Amino acid sequence: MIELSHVSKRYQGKYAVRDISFKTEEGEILGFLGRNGAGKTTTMNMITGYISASEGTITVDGYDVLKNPLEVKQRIGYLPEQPPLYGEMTVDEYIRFVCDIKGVRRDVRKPHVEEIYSLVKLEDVSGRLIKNLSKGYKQRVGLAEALVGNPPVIILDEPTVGLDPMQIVEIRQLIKSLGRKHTVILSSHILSEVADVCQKLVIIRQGEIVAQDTLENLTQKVSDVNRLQLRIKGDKDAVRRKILALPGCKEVEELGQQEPGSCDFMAYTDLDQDIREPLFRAMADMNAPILTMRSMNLTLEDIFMQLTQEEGGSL
Ligand SMILES: Nc1ncnc2c1ncn2[C@@H]1O[C@H](COP(=O)(O)OP(=O)(O)OP(=O)(O)O)[C@@H](O)[C@H]1O
Repeated sequence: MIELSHVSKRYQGKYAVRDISFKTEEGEILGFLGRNGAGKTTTMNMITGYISASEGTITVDGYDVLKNPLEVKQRIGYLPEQPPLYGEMTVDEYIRFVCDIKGVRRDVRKPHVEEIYSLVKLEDVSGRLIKNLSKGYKQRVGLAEALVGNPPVIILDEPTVGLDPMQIVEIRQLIKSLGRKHTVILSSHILSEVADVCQKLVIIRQGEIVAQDTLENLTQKVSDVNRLQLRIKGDKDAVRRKILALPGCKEVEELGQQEPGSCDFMAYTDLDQDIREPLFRAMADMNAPILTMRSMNLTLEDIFMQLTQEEGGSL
């Protein structure tokens, strides 16, 4: 649906974005994740055609952003980081204005706007001046604007910045529901947001992509072992030896005693080995009850920290 191929943007000879390529499939929610200044807004602005790329090509639904700007703009609804709203207009007046400039047919306008209002929950404030709305409601007006004309692609640049926790939950819920009908690109520096909402991640550092994959695959790639945290009752040396003898187990670390008569361990296994069932049987054989068994996969936060450090690596 959206495809970037070797795209760069230079300002005064300095790269803001360098040689990035990625694509999204129809109906996918893609998270574009990076720290402040990483190049997220620059990339969003190039996809929407607001600024041009210095090198590379961008297509939306097969149309080149530079060669077919009108076709591309017709297919994209964009919510910039700071939506440029007219504060002196009421919500209704503003959305009517947006319908005019997007050329929404008058005979379908009423049900279309009603549907959008109900989706973004704007019904109660439709007659109010935009300048008097809270930040959360202004954000909804921006989203409503992006949805006018029902574009297949929705681009959201840091859509939850400045919202309170309740509003954040609501906007995320809304973004998830958009994913059913639209292809969505969501830029964010908030890890939990991207993990919660997106199926695929592109992580950018200093203008360059350092990883792109599903969350599941990224987690697997960063970690070269599986970790299993255990609390087991019984003789700690015998238990440790027994776990270590299981096929695929590489190392067993003792973490000390947290409960009387038991010992905590961290077992490290090969990535493709799941030792939970054999472990259960082995411990049952030696009458050593397992009190706790927990897979300790890396969190997205761990991955993000590893990948976005200035000297960090790439995947
Ligand atoms: N018009 C411009 N002229 C010169 N440099 C620019 C311009 N726009 C962006 N940059 C630089 O490009 C880099 C990427 O900026 P960009 O705004 O895309 O980052 P971002 O990831 O969106 O960050 P933030 O979350 O803070 O908005 C930054 O170093 C920024 O200073």
